[in-house]
Amino acid sequence: MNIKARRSAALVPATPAPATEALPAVDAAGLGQLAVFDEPTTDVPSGAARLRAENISAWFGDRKVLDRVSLTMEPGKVTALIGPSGCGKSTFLRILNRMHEMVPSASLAGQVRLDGTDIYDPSQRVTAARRQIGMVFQKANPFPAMSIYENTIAGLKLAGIKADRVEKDFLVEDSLRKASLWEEVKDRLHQPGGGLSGGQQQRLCIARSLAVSPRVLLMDEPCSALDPTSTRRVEETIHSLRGQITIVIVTHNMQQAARVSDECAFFLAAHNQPGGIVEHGDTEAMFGAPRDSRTSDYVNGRFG
Ligand SMILES: Nc1ncnc2c1ncn2[C@@H]1O[C@H](COP(=O)(O)OP(=O)(O)OP(=O)(O)O)[C@@H](O)[C@H]1O
Repeated sequence: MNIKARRSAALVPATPAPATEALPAVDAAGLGQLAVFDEPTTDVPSGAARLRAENISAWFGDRKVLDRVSLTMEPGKVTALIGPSGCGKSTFLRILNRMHEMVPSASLAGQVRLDGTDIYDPSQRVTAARRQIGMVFQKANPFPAMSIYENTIAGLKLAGIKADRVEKDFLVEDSLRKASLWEEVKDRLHQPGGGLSGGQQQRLCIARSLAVSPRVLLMDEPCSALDPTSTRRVEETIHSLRGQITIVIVTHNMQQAARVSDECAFFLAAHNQPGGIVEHGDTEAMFGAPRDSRTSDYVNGRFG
């Protein structure tokens, strides 16, 4: 067992959101990695990274919700986290980019290695970790009054990335193309982001995350509020990002997990017990020939 001393929010303080004129005040959790940059993060590496969680345990107050979870998320692959409600998937996801520590009662033990470097090491800046490990949430959260163009590059300033007009134009188009939104919005880039449909807003949030060139993209049930057509578009976006970026997605939709992921990790928590991973492997094997009967029952809809 290799559990580190529990690290609490007090020990690893979340950096407050900077006040800027260009960006309206938002809660940090709502904006994910964007709201917590307070210093330039231009010296970080790029390209899909291997993310390795080692012996992760997590608590809210005295309540342990994850017990020694280890998982490797391979570079450029899509890993789906599946399992019934309350087994700790979102908590695990938020630990992967140091958002768990933003909850005052939260603490954790273990290590998260981004290409070998523990993002929780005291020498590592939380800002650099969140720049490299982006997050998209269940509910799309663009700045409603800000234009599509400005929404897309909202993270640049917060990340301390300087860009002139030509570079910004390129980045806006590139990010919106990667998020499969360009064709739908190219003629109205200066209209408010809040005027887009729910599915388009979610893809705008994906574009906003991509604009700061993260190496890993975490997605917490990104389609749960979307209709089937919008869901398909987001899934197509995930497909097109495969190979360029490491993706970790929490989903309750087994068909979606089967469609989009290369690998799956099945989380489970017994009654009043912390959650853990029952089985992890290739998605085809997890759905076609799971090793554990609990995995088989879950993926075949017999519980959860
Ligand atoms: N901010 C919080 N404060 C206290 N307890 C929390 C907090 N967030 C989550 N929990 C608890 O931690 C446990 C794991 O929750 P988590 O949201 O990670 O599970 P999940 O598998 O993602 O669930 P779901 O699929 O319903 O989103 C649950 O028992 C939950 O009640």
